[in-house]
Amino acid sequence: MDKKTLYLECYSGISGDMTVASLIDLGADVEVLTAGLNSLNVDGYKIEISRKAINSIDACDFHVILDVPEANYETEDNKHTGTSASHETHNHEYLHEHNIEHSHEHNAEHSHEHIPEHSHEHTEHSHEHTEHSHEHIPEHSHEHSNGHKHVHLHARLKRPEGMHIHSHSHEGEHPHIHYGHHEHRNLNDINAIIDGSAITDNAKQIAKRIFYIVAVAESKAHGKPIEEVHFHEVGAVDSIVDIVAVSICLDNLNIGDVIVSELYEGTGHINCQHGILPVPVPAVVNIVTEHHLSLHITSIKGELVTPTGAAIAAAIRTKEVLPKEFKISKIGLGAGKRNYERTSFLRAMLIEDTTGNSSFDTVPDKVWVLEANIDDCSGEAMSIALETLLQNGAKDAYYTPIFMKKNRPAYLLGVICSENKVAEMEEIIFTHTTTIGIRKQEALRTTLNREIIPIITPYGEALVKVCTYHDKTFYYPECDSIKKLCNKSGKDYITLYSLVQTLASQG
Ligand SMILES: O=C([S-])c1cc(C(=O)S)c[n+]([C@@H]2O[C@H](COP(=O)(O)O)[C@@H](O)[C@H]2O)c1
Ligand code: NI
Repeated sequence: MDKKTLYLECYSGISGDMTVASLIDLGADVEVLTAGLNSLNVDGYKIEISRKAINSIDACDFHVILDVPEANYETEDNKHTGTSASHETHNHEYLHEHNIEHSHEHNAEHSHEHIPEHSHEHTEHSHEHTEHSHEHIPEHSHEHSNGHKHVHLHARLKRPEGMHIHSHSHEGEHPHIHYGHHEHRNLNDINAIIDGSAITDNAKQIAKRIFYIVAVAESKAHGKPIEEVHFHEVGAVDSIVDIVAVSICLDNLNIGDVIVSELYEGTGHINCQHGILPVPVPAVVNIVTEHHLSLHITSIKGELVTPTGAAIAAAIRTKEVLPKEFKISKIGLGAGKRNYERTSFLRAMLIEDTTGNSSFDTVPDKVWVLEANIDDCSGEAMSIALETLLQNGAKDAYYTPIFMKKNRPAYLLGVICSENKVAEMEEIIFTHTTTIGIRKQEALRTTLNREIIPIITPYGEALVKVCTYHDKTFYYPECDSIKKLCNKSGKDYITLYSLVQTLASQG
């Protein structure tokens, strides 16, 4: 089945749940999705898929409801409106439903509730403390500094089975309730959860890539090695569910190329576990910088692009620009969770390139180039490696003879692939050759528009690649189909190649 092309129009930003909802609305199979999520070794949540009217526009809503209520962070600017800062938090509703009293601001005494993985939740649910602040950094050290306004409610975490709740006084003045020990999850733990599930290999690769991008961004923001990044918000249940759900849906929809619009982002500040952060938050800034995503800052106060949303965009994007002309075959709308003056949904479209020969433009494309120098591998193994790379989606794979250290004749293996294939290509290289290191870099490539057309000859049909560059058109007969004609007719390759080329150019 032909791969489909997805266009994500992020004019109201992007978050994990908006993306899942838009893909479900595009037709991703909900049974496949729930079976995949159920196969994860993660519990403490349920999902709700419903319709929601956003400014009276009908959209799909994907909601992860945690057994343990998660934190509610607010934008500094929105805190009096009671709207949630994250696209993915819903705690006001939750807290109201459960009659948990909360206020948006208080300056004096407050109580804390600690839930697993170092989560802190205030039983009075205050969102601002002017007496003192706590900040939890990845190693779970507690920093208390007077004078800052910080809120440190890390949540989105499941309460492990058998976990007990106990209270203690913190610094003698703040009663805390801890839900047992602090559970850490780093990237390896997350990858193990994903690998242990029954989702397809392709969905696993996508999910792991999204988490990797978040981890790199967090590692940079906090100045810690990647293995020391312990996921709090982003590693907890609803983020695992959102990221894995996006991956299952993309795989189920058979998406190949993905084009992502510029990411519309708000402005101002938000409160999160790190305290008050500017929008875009550091993790988002790191992701858009590293992956060359375009930002479009709007005057909306609040966070439109979450780290998870930016990481999804970065992980799945394969093309920089839309085709010059295209048809939309299907539209999916994923509801945002906040009410802004601008309609808040993510619009996903399945598109078909109709540019054909009418466009003379070249198409800028982003690819990754992977390289490994190999001096100790058998020719048989290297041949299988090359074949496997090409069969699994490499745009090209090749060997170049080289002389390595100690004058060893060797081969440079080169692989060109799209960004979402890098991890898979690396796995094939590491498992099919003896190499122990791979270099990789992103590259821009310029490609000509091309299409394949059939040409009828007296000896049978041949396929021809037609490429256009400005006012020039080039006709390149496909080698394999000329070979077939040669075998059938007994004529030589050169004669038949030029015959087919002439017939194609004559229209
Ligand atoms: O969890 C962490 S460490 C975290 C880091 C940052 C940085 O920019 S660093 C920001 N946040 C905020 O938490 C919420 C949830 O984000 P999701 O991507 O998990 O939806 C959001 O407001 C982030 O800006 C968390
Ligand atoms: Ni962070």
